[in-house]
Amino acid sequence: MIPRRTRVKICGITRPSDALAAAQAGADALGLVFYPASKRAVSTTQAAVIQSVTPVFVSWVGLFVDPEPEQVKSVLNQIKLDCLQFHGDEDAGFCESFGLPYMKAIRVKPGRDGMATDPMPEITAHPNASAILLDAYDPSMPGGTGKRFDWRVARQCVEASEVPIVLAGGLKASNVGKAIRDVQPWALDLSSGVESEPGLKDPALIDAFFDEVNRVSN
Ligand SMILES: O=C(O)c1ccccc1N[C@@H]1O[C@H](COP(=O)(O)O)[C@@H](O)[C@H]1O
Repeated sequence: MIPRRTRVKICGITRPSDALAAAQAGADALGLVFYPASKRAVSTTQAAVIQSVTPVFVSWVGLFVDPEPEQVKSVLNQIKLDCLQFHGDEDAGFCESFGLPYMKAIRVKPGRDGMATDPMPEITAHPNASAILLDAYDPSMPGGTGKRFDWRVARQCVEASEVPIVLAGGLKASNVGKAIRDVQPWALDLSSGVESEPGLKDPALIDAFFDEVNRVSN
């Protein structure tokens, strides 16, 4: 499925002003990180304040990394989320157990021969996912690292997968045009590429990113 306009999720929102800047620029979805080790982690209290200032028609995605079920349920009891993003080693049964649409992140590992490993077996293990997110593998952190992976692998997954593919990992204004042209993903997800420092978005970088997405998509 080739989108006429590539959707964009901005992840790791920690401040109301950043949510507003992303919504004004045209973000389709905003991500709230509920992974305590991340510099972008928010409490449900912070998340509720951020959501309260954001205009309608922006989807909310809650990001978790190998959470206990109780953590996810507790967040869902306190704030409204449209989609769950699982960025660890969660299996399909776990991801489906909350009754919400979910996006499964798969981190593309470099293989021994220098070629990236094939994510398709992991993708097909999540046939009921609403989307599969492909991100770079970094042994030190499960995501939000600003690192890229081999986009040729992402293109192969877009062609082979029945589930929409979201491209992530090191996206920024200077490379998003090539990402859209080469990979043709359903959507893009990014955090570091629109930040002045981890957790703090920069409205000028957000605008530059969307300018480029709009230029290439139209
Ligand atoms: O943003 C984080 O801090 C984070 C922490 C743990 C797992 C995933 C995280 N973010 C996701 O990582 C990718 C790529 O981010 P980046 O653009 O390379 O910084 C993205 O999908 C974020 O949702």
